[in-house]
Amino acid sequence: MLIVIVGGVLIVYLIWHVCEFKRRYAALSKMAGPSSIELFRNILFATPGKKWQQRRKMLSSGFHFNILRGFIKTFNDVSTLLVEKLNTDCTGHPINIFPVIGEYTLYNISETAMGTKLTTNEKKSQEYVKSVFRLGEILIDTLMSPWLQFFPTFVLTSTYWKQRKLLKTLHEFTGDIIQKRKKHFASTHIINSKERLALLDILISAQRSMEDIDDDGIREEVDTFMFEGHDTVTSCICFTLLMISNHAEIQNKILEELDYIFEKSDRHATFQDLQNMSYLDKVINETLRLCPSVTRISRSSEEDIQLPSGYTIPKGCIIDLHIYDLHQNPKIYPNPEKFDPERFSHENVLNRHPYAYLPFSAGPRNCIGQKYAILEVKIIVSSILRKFRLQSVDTLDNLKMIMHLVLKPSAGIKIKFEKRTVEL
Ligand code: HEM
Repeated sequence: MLIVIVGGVLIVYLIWHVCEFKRRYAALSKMAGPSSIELFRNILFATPGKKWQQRRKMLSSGFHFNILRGFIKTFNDVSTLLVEKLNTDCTGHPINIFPVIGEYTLYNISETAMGTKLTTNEKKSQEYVKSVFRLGEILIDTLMSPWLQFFPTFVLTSTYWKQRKLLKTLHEFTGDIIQKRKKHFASTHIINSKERLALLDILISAQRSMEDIDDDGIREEVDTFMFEGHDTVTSCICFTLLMISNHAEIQNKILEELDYIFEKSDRHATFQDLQNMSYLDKVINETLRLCPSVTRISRSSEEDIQLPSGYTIPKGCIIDLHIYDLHQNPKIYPNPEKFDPERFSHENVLNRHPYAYLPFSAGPRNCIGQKYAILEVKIIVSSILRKFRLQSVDTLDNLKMIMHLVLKPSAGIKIKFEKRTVEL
């Protein structure tokens, strides 16, 4: 009898202990913010089914042709600042272009996603820039370290406290911007406004038309853009500049195209100019084949999938799709290591399976920002090439790639910029 009573008390105590632990754990998590992995799980590219469908529909209007056209001015202005920086700080000696390009793509995404210029020297902006960079690094540390994915062990590390501080900076900054933008548009129907719209404004507008998104939801999506639309584009621009610096003939052909379009003037690029950069387009495509910013994507099977080969992928299986390896398949791309923009001639593209080239993925969950990305990459790369000739320092063979959010070489990419003397 005594054993039964003691056993019963022990079981009740254990249940109470587990419940209390769960309660404290939830309270602590809320206070501290989620682990980096949970943080990223809440945003569009990692959200499951129904919530994703609703958010994707809402965000699609932000990437409408007319909205994208409005971003061209920002891309041009930021590129002008970048060229000025290269002009004063970076000519004559090799520099690692990753941090430089990364800073300016962040300016672009901040202005187009949040309607906020980070180019100012304001302390808050600078702190925000640092927090975005540092949180990206913490996410990678987390992916590589199982103990950082489990809250009770994560909370014991210094990474937890650093992340907590960084998230506070990030959330205060974006929260403040969201409130300011909401006030600014309080009495107008922003979608009909003549003002240039940021992606954030589309979300505020959706909220006002009673769509199911609260302030936290808006902040989650703004965070998505800040992370998805920054590192990916930086990697693409840096590898494009690398490949151009390594291939003098290809560089000459791009310069010919740009000099023809701009007649060697200083004017900003228009939407039509960007459409006319057909050779640069092929060079960017070939760069994204050899060096895709996103090297692999994952899906989970919701049902058994019968493959034509006879294999069955069981329900609940995680399927990794290796974009990098697909793009190196010699059956699709003979001599795959060769950099050859002509693989993207109209004729060659027509003769290839549409799923043989997937830098932006495919299907309903493909990259929502791909048109945005190509416009931005073209404006930055063409602005640089109109002013500088690129001299090869690093080559693809001597770079050691690392596991990061996107494809990245461990020691960055070094290039030498030589001022062009354009004859009029
Ligand atoms: C060269 C630049 C870029 C590359 C290579 C790229 C690549 C990708 C890929 C491969 C995916 C699919 C991930 C998956 O299937 O799991 C994706 C998704 C996504 N991308 Fe991009 N991206 C780029 C630029 C951008 C930009 C500039 C933005 C926003 C301004 C953006 C926003 C997104 C979003 C929101 C998703 C999630 C879409 C969804 O789940 O519905 N991306 N991107």
